Amino acid sequence: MEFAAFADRAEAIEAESADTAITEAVTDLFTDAGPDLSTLARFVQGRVFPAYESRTLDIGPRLCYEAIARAAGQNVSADDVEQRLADMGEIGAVAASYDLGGQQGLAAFGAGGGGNDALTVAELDAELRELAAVDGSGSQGTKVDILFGLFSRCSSTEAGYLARLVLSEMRIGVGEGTVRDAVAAAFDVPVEAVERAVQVSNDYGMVAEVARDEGESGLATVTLEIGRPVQAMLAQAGTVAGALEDWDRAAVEWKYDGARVQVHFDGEDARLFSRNMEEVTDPLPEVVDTVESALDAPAILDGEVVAVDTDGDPLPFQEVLRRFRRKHDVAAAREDVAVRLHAFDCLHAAGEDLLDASLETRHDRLESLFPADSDVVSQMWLSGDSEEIEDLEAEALAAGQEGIMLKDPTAAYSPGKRGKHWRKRKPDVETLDCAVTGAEWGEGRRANVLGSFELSVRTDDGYATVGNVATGITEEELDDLTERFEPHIRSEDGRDVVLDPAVVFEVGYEEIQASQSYASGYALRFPRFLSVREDRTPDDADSLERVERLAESQ
Ligand SMILES: Nc1ncnc2c1ncn2[C@@H]1O[C@H](COP(=O)(O)OP(=O)(O)OP(=O)(O)O)[C@@H](O)[C@H]1O
Repeated sequence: MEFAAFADRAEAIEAESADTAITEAVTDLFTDAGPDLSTLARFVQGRVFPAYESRTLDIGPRLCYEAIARAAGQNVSADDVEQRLADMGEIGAVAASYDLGGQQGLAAFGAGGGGNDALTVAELDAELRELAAVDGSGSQGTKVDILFGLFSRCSSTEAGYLARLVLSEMRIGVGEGTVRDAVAAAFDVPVEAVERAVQVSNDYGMVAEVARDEGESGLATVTLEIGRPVQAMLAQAGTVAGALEDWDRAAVEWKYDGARVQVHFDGEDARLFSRNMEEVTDPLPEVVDTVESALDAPAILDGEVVAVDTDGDPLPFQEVLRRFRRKHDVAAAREDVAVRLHAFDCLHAAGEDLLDASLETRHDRLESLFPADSDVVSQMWLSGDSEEIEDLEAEALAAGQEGIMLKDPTAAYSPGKRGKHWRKRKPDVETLDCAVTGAEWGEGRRANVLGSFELSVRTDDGYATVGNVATGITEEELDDLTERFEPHIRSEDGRDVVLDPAVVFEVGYEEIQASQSYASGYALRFPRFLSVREDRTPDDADSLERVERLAESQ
């Protein structure tokens, strides 16, 4: 296909606003694509390379302005192009606004073998790949030369889409969903089959070709490939209560404060990829060593790399990112900040793709890959007990981690999805300062110690209860608090104690719910004691109004 034909199709697609019309136009493009199908499936999304490749053209805007300026003629400078961009607001429109000479441009320049040298999609793709491969000193100049050669052969419509393509600003309204639906429609295969093949391969171009040439059965044979990174499965924010409502048991793991890494081991060598699929093998030699010395069969693992200090305690995640970006003097960087891998998932083991297996199965496989005494595999607890999960969260926070992950143990691995099967629970951003207006004596051995405290917020004429807190207080703290509250006991009835408001607790919680159980009309779900606000009196406690606002904003 000539690039001019693609540019016309892109223009027509861009002019459509209805999703169905856009999908139909892309479907037609794919049906007519012939040998250019895989390239067009990428171009239409503004991509030159498949999504799994971190390779880029590495063309900055300035370089593109220079190429356009040169193609536009002697009187135009890169500054002029930039100025026009400031006026027009979009590089495609700017490139299209110059007379770049179209096909005659290059002929006049003496190249291209004559006046009828239409740029084809295949040729453009090949030239852009060549451009991406240019390296070393003088590479910027060579890139401008190649790009200038391409612009010189463009009509104004072509120039607009070329500029948008090379600067990754295609934006004609075609996203991954459109391409998926169009591939399915063009080659009469189920959308789900296309989706699955894309999930494992991360390559729309290849999937489109397989759909066309081999149909549904061909798509089913697309598998994970060692060395071709998969999009990471992502998490939503969630609560313990919500997870236990949806699943019988939750798989609980520490949420490590580091950076995501995907490990690809081919049986001999390990390669590492970051969350955006960039290769980070060289900057992380100790992770490579860990994997290569432990594994003996091909595998794809998902995990988090954390930076640790000399005691093995975690350092802020910025330290890991610094290691990820380090290209030179890795050995020196390694001495400053060590990194460790916590592997938490296994996508492939010894020839078997595990994406469709349950998390529980995948985690078992993961554990079986490493020696029993290895601490690489992140521990996973299965629990249906909210208190047990809260204790795990407290342990994770005490160990300097970010919180916990709650995962559906029965769920498959869904690449690129931010679904409900993985939920992250970080410590509460909001806390409440509550006046303590009551308490309860403990039982048995702790009958003389207060064990639970009634929390209240301020109202116009006093205080209204919002819950009781017992979690998060150590026995030692309870002894101190009992001593502190005794002078404020107003009355007692069995184990129940009414306190004059004198002390303010800072508490965390998962959620505020409307509730008839408490005088405020609200209840804190899973309240946790954080500290005594020594700097506040009950008059400074949070108000019912704030609770109402927080409840609304959840
Ligand atoms: N045990 C774990 N399981 C899964 N992800 C984990 C785990 N420990 C740490 N993580 C990190 O937590 C992230 C989960 O949250 P999410 O999918 O929303 O990613 P994110 O957008 O990078 O969010 P965040 O900024 O909260 O890390 C993962 O991407 C991963 O980097």
